[in-house]
Amino acid sequence: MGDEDWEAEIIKPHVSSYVPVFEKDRYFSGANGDTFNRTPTSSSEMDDGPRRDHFMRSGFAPGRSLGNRDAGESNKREITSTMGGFGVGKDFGNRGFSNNKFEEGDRFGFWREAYNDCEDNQTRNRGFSKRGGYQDGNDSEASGSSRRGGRGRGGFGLGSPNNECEQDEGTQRIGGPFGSKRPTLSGSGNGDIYQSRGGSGSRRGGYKGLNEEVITSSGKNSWKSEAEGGESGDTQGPKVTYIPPPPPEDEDSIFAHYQTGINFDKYDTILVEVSGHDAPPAILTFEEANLCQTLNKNIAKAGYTKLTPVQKYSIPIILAGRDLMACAQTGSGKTAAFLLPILAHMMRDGITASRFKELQEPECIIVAPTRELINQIYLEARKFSFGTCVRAVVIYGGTQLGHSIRQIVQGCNVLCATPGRLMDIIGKEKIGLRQVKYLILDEADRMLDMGFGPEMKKLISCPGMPSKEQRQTLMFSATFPEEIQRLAGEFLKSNYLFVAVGQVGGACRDVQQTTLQVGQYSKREKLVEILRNIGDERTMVFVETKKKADFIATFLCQEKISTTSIHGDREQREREQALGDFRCGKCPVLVATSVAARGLDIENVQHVINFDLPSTIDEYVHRIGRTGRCGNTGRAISFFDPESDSHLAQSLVKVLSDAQQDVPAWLEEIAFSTFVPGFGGSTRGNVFASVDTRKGKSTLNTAGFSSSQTPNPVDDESWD
Ligand SMILES: Nc1ncnc2c1ncn2[C@@H]1O[C@H](COP(=O)(O)OP(=O)(O)OP(=O)(O)O)[C@@H](O)[C@H]1O
Repeated sequence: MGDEDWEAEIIKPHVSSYVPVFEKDRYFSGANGDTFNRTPTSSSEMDDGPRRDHFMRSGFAPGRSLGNRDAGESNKREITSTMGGFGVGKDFGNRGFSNNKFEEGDRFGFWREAYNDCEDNQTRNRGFSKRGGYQDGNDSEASGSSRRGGRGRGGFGLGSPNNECEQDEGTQRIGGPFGSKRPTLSGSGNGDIYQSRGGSGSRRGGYKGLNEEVITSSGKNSWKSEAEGGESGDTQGPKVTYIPPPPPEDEDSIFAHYQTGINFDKYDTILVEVSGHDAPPAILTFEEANLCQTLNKNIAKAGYTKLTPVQKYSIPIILAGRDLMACAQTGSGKTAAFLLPILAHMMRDGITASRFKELQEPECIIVAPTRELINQIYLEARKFSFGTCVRAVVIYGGTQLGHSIRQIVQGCNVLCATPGRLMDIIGKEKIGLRQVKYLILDEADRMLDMGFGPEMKKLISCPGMPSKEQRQTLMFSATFPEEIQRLAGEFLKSNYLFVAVGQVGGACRDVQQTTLQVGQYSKREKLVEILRNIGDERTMVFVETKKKADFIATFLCQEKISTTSIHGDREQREREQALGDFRCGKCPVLVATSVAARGLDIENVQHVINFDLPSTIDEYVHRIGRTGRCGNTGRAISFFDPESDSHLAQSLVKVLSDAQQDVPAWLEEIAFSTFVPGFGGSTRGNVFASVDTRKGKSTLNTAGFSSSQTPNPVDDESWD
């Protein structure tokens, strides 16, 4: 299908009920842009013009080529800035990297580039800009490049006039006249409207966003800190007013869980490697952990009867007070592996925080890269600490700062936070760090990469933060590239232990992986075909850019497939709504960017479809890990476009064969033809750090048998 056909197919009359309602003229700002008003329109007011605009702005204007992912090209663009993308003749979906150069400055530079919407998960920049929105065909999703824009300004207007207007207002001031809200979808496939309420510009656009997605050296995304001017509401940017609804308080909801799957017992056959000195032996049962009675009760209520391998090894290590870097496959229980021993310690040692203290000084800080994930970790912490005096609190971006503060002042022992919000709160002196005994980095490789690494470094050097010798630091992930392991040394005591369950960076074997060769222009058709076969089973569809997420979700709704979407340009309330609709099955299809790739534990996700493959293999591993969790089986289907995905061929072949999956001959051929001597399996070096990079001698055991001890590796010391 040519570009023209693509366009022709999109702009067809019956799209009307799925596209946003907006009219440029209904948005206006004051002369200096500091007022923003909008008048909602009704769907009946729609006509072809706006609909066409929507798609134009969404990046599907005529004459574009899709899928150019030329990193080199994008480097150039970084310098020449963000013209790329969505205008006629522009590229869509490029995977260029904006490299390691973070464009800290030039917050105002984007004004000079007005009308260039630059947004791409892949190239997320530092979060400025993404202006508001209305662009006649020049809206460029650009290309992989300079995107200073960070948050999408998105652009297509119109949100409902509710309190979000307030939070958008400030952004509009900075961000441009139109648009205000990120797209909202409520696709139900039965005529519901996939409303792209506009303007990704809103609060996150236009000024530096909260947890802003930024590009990393590896092309991976990460999120920008609110602390650097984000939503804290200090001097820059609008006030964020969203207050998330409190989670249900009844015991049934707190302990709700899904069943382990048929392969849960097979976890015991996975090889486990422990390296470092004097590792305590693994435990085989919860009883051996000798946890307090309340914790044991909570474990039972959560339906846990048997430890997973990462729990068998990590729990005694943490109980022994050791620092730990643990790597285990997706969905294998890493959260409980750190929460249980920490809570046990806190129960044993007593806690100091109380609602009557003026300054809250949590004993434990847990950080994770996304809001939804940190919220999930919080819910787990709340579950396991139920009925104890330990109080867990969660704070994350996209919500009202005052709300976060109110949560904290009521007493805070375990603080679960996204990095940006955490740094904001620390900056405001709302918490003290002197009592921190446990620091946990979940998805630690992400937390230490170019996106979050600087924040994490700031965190450990904050006044009052105990040194690494005085606190216990724990890192967990399913992937741990070697270079990130090396960085981690700065955070961990030199004698930390390293636990690898299975192969570091390997995919979960309970996920049946299929790779299909599908060209860019056949993807939608193939997607619909697959989804129709799948029926109502819960499916996550990963795409590479935020706009594409909107577009594909709109498209699926149009095809009468109930769909919602989650990505970084949606309001937090919309993100949570989308996740809720997906969790409860109202929308069995969730189109997502990488923001949903890590950690999310959603019951019954039976399928993951990589509509676009990610740029790195570890991202792939995390994405497909949204299914096949906790011993359940799942399926992952990936569309491999040789035009754009060849760089991934070798690492994909490795992941597939390591997980004992069929490797298509054509993929092997591509991998062979793109063979790079010294290949390490990822776009950023050897993803398969099959051992602790300290190269300490380690022991291989199947889970459940204690490891022997590790001889003193010569270069251990050099880590510190
Ligand atoms: N011992 C256990 N028995 C039963 N269920 C468990 C056990 N441990 C964890 N689970 C459940 O397994 C699911 C996956 O756990 P969790 O989210 O901690 O995985 P994870 O290893 O952190 O995955 P990811 O790498 O994707 O972040 C959760 O629903 C959790 O409650």
